[in-house]
Amino acid sequence: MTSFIDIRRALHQIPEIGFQEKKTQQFLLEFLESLPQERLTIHPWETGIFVRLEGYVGEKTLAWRTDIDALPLEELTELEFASLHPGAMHACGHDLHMAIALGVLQQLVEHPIAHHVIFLFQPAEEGPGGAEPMLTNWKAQLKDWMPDAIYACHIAPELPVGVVSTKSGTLFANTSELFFELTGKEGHAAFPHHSKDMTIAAASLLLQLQTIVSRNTDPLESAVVTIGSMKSGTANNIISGFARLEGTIRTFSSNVMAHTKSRIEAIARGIEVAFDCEVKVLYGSAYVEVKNDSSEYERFRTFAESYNDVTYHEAKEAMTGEDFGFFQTAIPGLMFWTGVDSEYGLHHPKLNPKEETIPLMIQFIRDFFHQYE
Ligand SMILES: CC(=O)N[C@@H](CCC[C@H](N)C(=O)O)C(=O)O
Repeated sequence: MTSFIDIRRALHQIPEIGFQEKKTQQFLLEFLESLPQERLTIHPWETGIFVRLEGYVGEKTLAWRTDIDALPLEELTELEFASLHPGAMHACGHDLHMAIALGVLQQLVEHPIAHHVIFLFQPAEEGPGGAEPMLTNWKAQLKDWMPDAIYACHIAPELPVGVVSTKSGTLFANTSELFFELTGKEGHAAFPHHSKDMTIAAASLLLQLQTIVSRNTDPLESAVVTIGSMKSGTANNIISGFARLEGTIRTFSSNVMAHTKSRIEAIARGIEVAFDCEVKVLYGSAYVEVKNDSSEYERFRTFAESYNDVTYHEAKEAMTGEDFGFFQTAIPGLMFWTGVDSEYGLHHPKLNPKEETIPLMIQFIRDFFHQYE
């Protein structure tokens, strides 16, 4: 019998970041090609894959989406199956998501259901975003494969194994990647007055950005401005003439997003004046909210509450981003959390999800699809 825990471990060892998931795609294709092919159609797209599994009636089409990319992060778990790729790690659980998706697919090949099911193996969820172009391709090239509903799950380190959790409406925030490039003038450490020090400018910018949420955002609204990376300079005795900051903005409304961006730009102009430098503000990829369809939510909750091996918890909104939201702009859909009980959270180099959730979710999702009317 296939061990999907072994599959997860094998995938864990070959993490690849967005749109570089070549080995991952190859691994997935080899697994898919090992299954009986009679009712399967496999359609690679970029570094991802669409798979259609024909149902025995085919009145409806359902879809299951998994993300397949990893994060640019050095793994520190010391697990025997730790990442073999320096500087990359499955620190957001996409290795578990893929193992679960493959397990459900194999179960539905072996135990067919009435409906067609499309499985999406989607690249670049962490960035720059694979869902939007994948959806565009789906609509243009595979429009007969458009489903009636789409589902996905995400691991939740803070929940015990066996807990599934979601809510109706907004589950995750809208996002915008945020970059700053500060250009001043290099110089000798001993002559600061002949240079324009971008380390000082970047530090000041970083601190001023913290006032946007605390001082400029309505306390009854929500926003996050996080700078995750700040790089400046090359040596202890050279004043840095260039700094780059990388971050992300999260909100629950387009108005708060627009207001946050306008404050960021105003602060950047102030830094230019204060430090006599150039500050470029650049926005990277942006994701829409994950908004769960109310009927799919009712269907899912009713099923989960009646299912013996899981416990249902009503979720709160989270400031996480997820490009699954793009699929939900075209297809009624639902995303839910599944507990993996890890001491370390998402995006932590020691994230160590409990693997028991893999067989449990394979069985749960298979049974959910089986009873879907
Ligand atoms: C589930 C999860 O952790 N998703 C990521 C999505 C990142 C989107 C984009 N690269 C950004 O940083 O804005 C997250 O960080 O929430």
